[in-house]
Amino acid sequence: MSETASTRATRKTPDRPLVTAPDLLSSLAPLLAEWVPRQRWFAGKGRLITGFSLVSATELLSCTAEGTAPGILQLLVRAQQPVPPSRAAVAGDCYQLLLGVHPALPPRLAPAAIGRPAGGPLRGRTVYDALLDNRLCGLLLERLRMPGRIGALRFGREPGAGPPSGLPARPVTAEQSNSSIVYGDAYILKIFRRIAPGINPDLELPRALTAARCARVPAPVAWLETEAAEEGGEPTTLGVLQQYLPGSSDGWRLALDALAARADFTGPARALGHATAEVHTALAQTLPTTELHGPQLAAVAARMTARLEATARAVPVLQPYRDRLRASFDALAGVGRDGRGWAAQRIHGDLHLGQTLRSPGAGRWSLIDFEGEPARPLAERRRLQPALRDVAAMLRSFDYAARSGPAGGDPWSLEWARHTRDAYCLGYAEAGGLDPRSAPALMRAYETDKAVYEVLYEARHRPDWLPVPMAAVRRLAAGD
Ligand SMILES: Nc1ncnc2c1ncn2[C@@H]1O[C@H](COP(=O)(O)OP(=O)(O)O)[C@@H](O)[C@H]1O
Ligand SMILES: O=P(O)(O)O[C@H]1O[C@H](CO)[C@@H](O[C@H]2O[C@H](CO)[C@@H](O)[C@H](O)[C@H]2O)[C@H](O)[C@H]1O
Repeated sequence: MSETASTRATRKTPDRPLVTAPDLLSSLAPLLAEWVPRQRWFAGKGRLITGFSLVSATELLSCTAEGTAPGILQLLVRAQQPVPPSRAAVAGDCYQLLLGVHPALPPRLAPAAIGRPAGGPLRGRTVYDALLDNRLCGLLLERLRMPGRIGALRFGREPGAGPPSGLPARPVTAEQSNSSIVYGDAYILKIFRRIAPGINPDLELPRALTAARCARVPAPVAWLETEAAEEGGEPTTLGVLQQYLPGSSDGWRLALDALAARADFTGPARALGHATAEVHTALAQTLPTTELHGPQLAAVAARMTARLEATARAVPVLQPYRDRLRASFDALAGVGRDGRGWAAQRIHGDLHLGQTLRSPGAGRWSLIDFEGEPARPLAERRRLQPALRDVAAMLRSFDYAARSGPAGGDPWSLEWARHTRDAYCLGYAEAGGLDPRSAPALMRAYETDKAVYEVLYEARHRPDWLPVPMAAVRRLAAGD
C-alpha cells in the first residue's frame, strides 16, 4: 500500500485521533439512522432504530487529511432497536460499515452519498458508501495484499496466495445479504455486514475444503478480522477475498431459464447432487463429526418446534398449519428412539440454487456462501448436523424455482420440480452421500423446518414471495 493507506492511516493528526473523537458517532448517527434501514443487508427491517453504539472505529485511510483525497472509515456499530419483551436482554445487532469520507464528493459518486455531518470531526465533508467507490475498493484490495494490522483490524492471507496489485474493482449488484466487490474477474471480496463474534463459517469451511483439496469451492486467499476479545478466544471475521469464477452462472438463473424454455434440468441437478456429496464428504473428512442419538434428535426436533411456534406468532398465516407441521418434528424425535445413531458434521447450512455456480463449458458445479442462514446465531450455524439438512434445503430451492417465473406453479413446472428433486437425490447418493430416500422422517422434518424459516424470511424481506413457502407449508401439512 506504499505511502497511501497504511502509512497515512497510522499517522495521527496533531490533536486527538479521529477514531477516539467523542462526537464521532453522535455526529454520524442522524445520517446512519436514515441510510442503514434502506440497505438490503440490514436485518432489523420493520423496527425503528432508536440509536447506535460504537463497537470499534478504524481509520483505514485518513479521513481528515488536507487536500482532496477521500478517506476510509471502518465502523462496527450496534443498531439499537426495540425488541420483543422475551428478548429484552439482547443487545442490538452489530453491523460493519465502510464509509468513504470526501472533502468534495464528485458528481459520479452522488448516488453513494450518505450525507454531510452537521458537526463532529467530519463536519463539512461528505460521508458515503465506500464500497460504491471503485478507487476506495482498489485501496482495500491493496491492504488485503499485505498481512498486518491497522488499529483494531487484522489482515490475514494464505501463504503465497497474494493477488496482484491494481486489479480494477466493480461492485456486485445481485441481491445479497452482504456486500461484494469483484476485482478484475479474478477475485471477489465479501464484506460481512451483520457481525457475530467468532470465525465466520464462510471463511472457515472454504479454507478447510481448500486445504483438503476439494475443488468444489472457490479458494479463499485473504481476509479481514478483528482480534479476539480475550486471550485464547477467536478472531471475528469481517471480510473474505476469494477466487472469482468468471463466466459462471448461478443455479437459480439456470433453473429459471430451463423452466422458461420448458427444458429438462435433471442432468444438471444430478451433477449438483454429486458436487454436494463431494463437499459433504470432504467436510466430514477434515472437520469434526459426531453421531446424534435419541436425546440429541429430540433436542433438534424441539428447536424446530420452537422456531415453528415463534414464526407462527410473527407470521399469523402460518397458525392454521401449526399442529400438522409439528407432527413432522415429533416424527423426527421418534426416529432416535430405535437406538440408531445418525451421522452429524459441518454442513453448508443455507444451501439453495443461488449458492451454486456452474462453470461455462464443462458445466462443473461449485458451492459458495457457507455462512449458513444469516438469521441464526453463529454458534447454531457452526453446529454439527446431519448432512441431509443441506439436501432438504436444496429440494426446497427446486420447488421455489418451479413456483417462480412467468408460469410459476403450473402443473408442468411442478412435475419439473419432482423430476429435478429426484435427480438431485440420485446424484447425491451416487457420489457417496446418504441416500435421502433412506431417511424420509429426517428429510421431511428438515424440509418443513426450512419452509418455516422461509416463511419468516419472506415475511421480513420479500413479502411478495410469501406464497412460495406457504404453498410448501400446505403441501407438507397435508402429508404430501
Ligand atoms: N467465487 C465467486 N465467483 C463468481 N461469482 C461469485 C463468487 N462468489 C459469489 N459470487 C456471486 O456473488 C453473489 C453474492 O455472493 P454470496 O456469497 O451469495 O453473498 P451473500 O452472502 O451476501 O448473499 C452470488 O450470487 C454470486 O452470483
Ligand atoms: O443467499 P442468502 O444467504 O442471502 O440467503 C437468504 O436469501 C435467499 C434468497 O435470496 C433465501 O432463499 C430462498 O429464496 C431462494 C430464491 O430466491 C430459493 O432458491 C431458496 O430455496 C429459498 O430458501 C435464503 O433462504 C435466505 O437465507
